[in-house]
Amino acid sequence: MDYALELRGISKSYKNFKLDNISFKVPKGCIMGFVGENGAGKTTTIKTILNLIHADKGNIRILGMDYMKDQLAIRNQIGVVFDESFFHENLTLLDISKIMKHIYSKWEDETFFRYANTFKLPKDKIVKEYSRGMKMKLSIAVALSHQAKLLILDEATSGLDPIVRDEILDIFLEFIQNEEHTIFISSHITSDLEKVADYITFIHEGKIILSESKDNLTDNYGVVKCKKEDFEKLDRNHIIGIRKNKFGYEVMIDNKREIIKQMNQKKYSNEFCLDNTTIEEIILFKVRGE
Ligand SMILES: Nc1ncnc2c1ncn2[C@@H]1O[C@H](COP(=O)(O)OP(=O)(O)OP(=O)(O)O)[C@@H](O)[C@H]1O
Repeated sequence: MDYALELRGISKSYKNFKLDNISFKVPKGCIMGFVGENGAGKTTTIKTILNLIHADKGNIRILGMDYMKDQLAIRNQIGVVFDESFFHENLTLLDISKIMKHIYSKWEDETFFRYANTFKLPKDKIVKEYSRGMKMKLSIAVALSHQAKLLILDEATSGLDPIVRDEILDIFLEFIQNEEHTIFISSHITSDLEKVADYITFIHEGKIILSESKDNLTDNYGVVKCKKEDFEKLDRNHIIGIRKNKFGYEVMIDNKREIIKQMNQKKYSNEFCLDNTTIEEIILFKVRGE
């Protein structure tokens, strides 16, 4: 398989935080959602990928290249969006397009103004007069207008209303119709990622807890609700997390097909039930389940 992004054994220590031996791969042609709670290490990971901070250990390949050797080629081929705007407050769309022409070798005015039009960005206003959502859309328009192959977005949809978020997610889906295109997007909003991501990587306290295809997660993970005697029959190796309540046990398992087979073979009592789950629930069980 071809990978757009590969992180191997990345570590970075701050006084009260450590990015701890992070490894994962983003296959070409897909969207990977990067999820984690506040302070989990998402931005630190992304800044390390972009060479904005230096890892203490490990190595990173972007589109098969190494930042140390191919900095310019990488810069030209990735589009980056952070959750805050980096454009000077007094610039208009026209000023920005003139500047970008000098920064990116494959800058496309036509694409930029087409996105600006789609996003209803005003031509006559300066960035200072933009709302937060407009600034975010401006960053996304720039990221999409220089033939980037890889988009890296840090909380790019978080401050936006549901309608605008949906509009942007559709644009991301359109972008990856080209199989050379890849998106790596961090977000708190797991429902957004549920909608568009092909892979989910979950970071918790600086460590990667899970990095899997979304299909794998939805096919294999489920929540069992049962009493103690049925709980005792579950395979411990496939229990991800447990919650006890006054009715019995809620158990996140990762062997859904096996459980369905066992249910058909009447291994469990009538009170035993198995529900589908969401990415958010998997994460909550991993972090907060017993
Ligand atoms: N320059 C720095 N010096 C010291 N500590 C830092 C620095 N940058 C980040 N940290 C710490 O590293 C940890 C991870 O921060 P990071 O911004 O990567 O988290 P995050 O997952 O992006 O969080 P959020 O979702 O809130 O943006 C935090 O505890 C933060 O305080």
